[in-house]
Amino acid sequence: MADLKLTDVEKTYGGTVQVLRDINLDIKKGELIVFVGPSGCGKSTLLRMIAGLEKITGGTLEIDGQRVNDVPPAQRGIAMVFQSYALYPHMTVRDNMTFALKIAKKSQDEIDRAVEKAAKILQLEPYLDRLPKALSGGQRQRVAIGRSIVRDPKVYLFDEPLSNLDAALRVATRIEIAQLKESMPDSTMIYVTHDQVEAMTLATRIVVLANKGIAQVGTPLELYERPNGEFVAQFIGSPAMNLLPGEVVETGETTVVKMAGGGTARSSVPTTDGDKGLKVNVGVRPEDFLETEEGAEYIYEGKVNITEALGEVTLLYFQAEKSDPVIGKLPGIHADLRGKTVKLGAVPEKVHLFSDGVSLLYR
Ligand SMILES: Nc1ncnc2c1ncn2[C@@H]1O[C@H](COP(=O)(O)OP(=O)(O)OP(=O)(O)O)[C@@H](O)[C@H]1O
Repeated sequence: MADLKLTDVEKTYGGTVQVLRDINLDIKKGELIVFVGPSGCGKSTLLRMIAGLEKITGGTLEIDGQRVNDVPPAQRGIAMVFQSYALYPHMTVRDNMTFALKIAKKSQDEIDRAVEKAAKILQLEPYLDRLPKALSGGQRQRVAIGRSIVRDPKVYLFDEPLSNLDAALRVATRIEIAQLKESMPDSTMIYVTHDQVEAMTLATRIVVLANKGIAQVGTPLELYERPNGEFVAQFIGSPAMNLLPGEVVETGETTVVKMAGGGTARSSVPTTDGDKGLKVNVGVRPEDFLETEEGAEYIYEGKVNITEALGEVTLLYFQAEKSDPVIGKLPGIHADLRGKTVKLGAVPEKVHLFSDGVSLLYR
């Protein structure tokens, strides 16, 4: 299994349309890297460049220290699993899985062993003689994954492999992929998804792509707890982090911010004397808001416009004049808060500070 290194990688279509630039990334053997980002940010393009299906127009891609920019896809030792399973409809599961090995003129013995191993990992043993049309969507996706496992690739690439599955099957197949990764701890995997939960649960590290480049790379919890700017702060986590304007009035280990809307925020993000008067956005995740007692200090005060009781939590949508609504997420059922004015606070450790879009932790 392999290390991957991308250095100053860029992609320009037709010589003029640049879609990616300055992509620098070190992927270690055994990692499961997830690419996330808004639609059109270049996730699939980057994956396809790694696979060799798309030309790299600048920079270098190395696999195990070897430059592979001009190496054809079949010789890169990479297997790609697509969202459309692309199985051959007239071939059995076994034949679908062994097709590439037959083309590569592997011995029957080798082919049998590879299929046996993949079928076992993916629990496909009962289905080996069936045609794809006699399988469920989740089983077909497992066959598509099996087809890559038998080739014993250096790197697995997954392009939204679960997006065609219904909600329950997505969860089940997500857990299978996590188990698959555990059963092959040395395999390197890169995974593109739109799904926050997939990214948070599967990734060893998440790469957030935006504005043609990498916004931040980190473990799921690093991105959740220490986003480097407002973009990542609002992209990771759902509903998105609230951003509320204010001005720094006290600096030090704890920073005190006077909120434009009237409250006071305390943050454990440290500041220095020079920061006094700094205009900031105070960031609080919906789940980090706490309802405050009457008379106590609060960060935000607003009238609850809509409540959504999800069972274990209630989402509170506050009226906001111009911006997106401020959202709170309180444990339990609080339908009674609709139409009421509520004051919310948060512990200083959960209060983020941004200036000009950048986290004060990363200045
Ligand atoms: N052949 C092409 N010529 C010109 N531009 C292209 C071409 N293929 C893709 N693009 C552009 O490159 C950008 C990145 O596309 P890509 O499919 O990689 O995005 P993505 O992040 O995977 O999007 P999504 O999340 O919607 O699947 C898009 O703006 C797209 O319009």
